[in-house]
Amino acid sequence: MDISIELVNKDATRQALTVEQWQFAGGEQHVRLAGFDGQQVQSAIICARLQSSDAIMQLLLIKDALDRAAPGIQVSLQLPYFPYARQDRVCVAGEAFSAAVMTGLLRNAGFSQIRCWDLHSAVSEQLLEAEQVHQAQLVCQFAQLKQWLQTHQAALLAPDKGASHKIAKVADALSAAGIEAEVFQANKRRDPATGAILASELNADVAGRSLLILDDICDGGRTFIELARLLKQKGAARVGLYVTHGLFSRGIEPLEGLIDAVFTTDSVCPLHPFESQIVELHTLKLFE
Ligand SMILES: O=P(O)(O)OC[C@H]1O[C@H](OP(=O)(O)OP(=O)(O)O)[C@H](O)[C@@H]1O
Repeated sequence: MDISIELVNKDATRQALTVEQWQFAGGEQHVRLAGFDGQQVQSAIICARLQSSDAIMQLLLIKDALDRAAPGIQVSLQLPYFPYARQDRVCVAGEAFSAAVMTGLLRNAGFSQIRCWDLHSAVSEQLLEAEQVHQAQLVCQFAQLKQWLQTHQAALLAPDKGASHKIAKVADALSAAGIEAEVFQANKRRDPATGAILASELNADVAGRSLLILDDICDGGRTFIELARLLKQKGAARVGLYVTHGLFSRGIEPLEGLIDAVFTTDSVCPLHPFESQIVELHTLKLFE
């Protein structure tokens, strides 16, 4: 289970809480707090990597079990990856506003505090009212990434307008750390009816340059494959990719030959198990 719990006792000592978890034959989730003495406990910190609907349900059940066993307990939630954040608007009539549904579930659960990393957009930021570790803070902690930027004198590249305001902050934070990087912005052209990506566009001369694309999430990778292909066509010497949340739902192979180095964090997975002879992969480990 990708959920861990630390208890803070009334005497200020801390301990890990074991949760027994299983699934009923019909698929429903079950949790039980093992050897939990609610009398001794003041607060709890839950760390959750939520990628599946089962994990979301487990988290809600654990919160309920804590509240019942220790009425009044303060439970804070470390939630590096906020699921469903990308569905932050109704693009086509008839769709759900999934980020609002997810936010409603978490807010109703009554956590005393929620802390996320690099939220997808201002919509989830406003709905969730969570504390946030911003992309610029994460990038500035990433020694291998900073070294790559310096070694190759790379520029930063936003894949779309949505990513560009974050990247301006990354550039400022890097500059404060003594690393100067130029910033470029590309555009994602989408099919207005389906939202599917048709092409990436970039109005800049990048021949011979090294570029680091930065974004919050890599899922199937389409955004970055299209953009990296365009960069290589325009004569870029080297392309790196930083994403805070490395879902990599199609693995890392589709990036081979287009992206030279990938930088990500452990927000959704402790260490990405992908084998690649071609793509360098660096993971910033912060979660454990
Ligand atoms: O790896 P991929 O499958 O290409 O997905 C990754 C992209 O998806 C998200 O944005 P999204 O496309 O949801 O667009 P938005 O910025 O318009 O919300 C994310 O910010 C990446 O840009």
